[in-house]
Amino acid sequence: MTTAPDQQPDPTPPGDAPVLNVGVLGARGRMGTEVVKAVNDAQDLELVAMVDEGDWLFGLADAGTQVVVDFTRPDAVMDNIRFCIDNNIHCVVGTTGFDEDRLATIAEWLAPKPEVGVIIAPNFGIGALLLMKFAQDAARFFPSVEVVELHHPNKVDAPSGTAVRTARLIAAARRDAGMPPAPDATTDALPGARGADVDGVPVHAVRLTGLVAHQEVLMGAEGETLTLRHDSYDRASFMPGVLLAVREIGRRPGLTVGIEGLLGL
Ligand SMILES: NC(=O)C1=CN([C@@H]2O[C@H](COP(=O)(O)OP(=O)(O)OC[C@H]3O[C@@H](n4cnc5c(N)ncnc54)[C@H](O)[C@@H]3O)[C@@H](O)[C@H]2O)C=CC1
Ligand SMILES: O=C(O)C1=N[C@H](C(=O)O)C[C@H](O)C1
Repeated sequence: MTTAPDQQPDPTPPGDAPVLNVGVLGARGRMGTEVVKAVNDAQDLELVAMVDEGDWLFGLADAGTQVVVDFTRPDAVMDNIRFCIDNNIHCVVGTTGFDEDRLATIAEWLAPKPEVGVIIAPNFGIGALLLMKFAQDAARFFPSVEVVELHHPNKVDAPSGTAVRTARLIAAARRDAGMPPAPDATTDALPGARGADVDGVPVHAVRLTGLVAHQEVLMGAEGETLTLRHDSYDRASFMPGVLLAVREIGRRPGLTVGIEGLLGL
């Protein structure tokens, strides 16, 4: 059985066991700051490089970085991943903005480097991952389904990477079950009123001061609804998943999307 990472004791290296050298990209950002703290607090990890916009990427290689954690921006992350792969550095990526084309490009970059790992996860929060799984399981029982994601107003992308992945997983489950499109009689709507269409699933994005990261999946059948909701109130909620990926990536060369497999989900 796989135990949730926040229930596991933080492994302390016995005696002189080597620590893992970690570099953080986007180190001055909201998530980067939290990762720096989490790595500094972990006895088996050594923070060797903090890099942000305008800094020299070679600082990562020069510092002997073995694993990079990237929380930057969708428009910057591909160059960062390319650099890491070229320099034989494993890369744990939380930055959003990945589509099939981007994933295929990364797989091509990795082909001549079979020992290097890249983990790309739209969400490292255990509760958020469970919500995605529950939504996938429930999707085939409800004719109607919509996703609402709610975030802080400084977020640059919409809908969130998590919401896009959730909608795609739900859509795949519905397809596998042979379900027809959700009923919707709308013929007259203001642009955006019905949300973004992600594989046939409407996804609505809310930006509100006071929020961090939240998601609801609403499902409806005749006479009943089911609402699944997850709330990240603090960015610390993502850290057990990030640290798990950092510790595991050396054993997972190639491209991994999502950390569900690392958790046995
Ligand atoms: N996978 C997950 O669990 C989570 C993912 N995210 C995603 O992480 C990303 C970052 O989110 P936040 O930390 O809130 O954003 P932020 O804007 O606070 O931080 C981004 C940081 O990256 C830096 N940066 C920009 N371009 C760079 C470059 N080329 N090289 C190095 N640093 C660069 C910025 O200066 C900034 O300090 C977003 O895509 C967000 O959606 C956020 C929370 C959780
Ligand atoms: O920008 C954020 O804050 C978050 N981004 C990720 C996403 O887009 O899914 C993960 C989480 O929702 C927080």
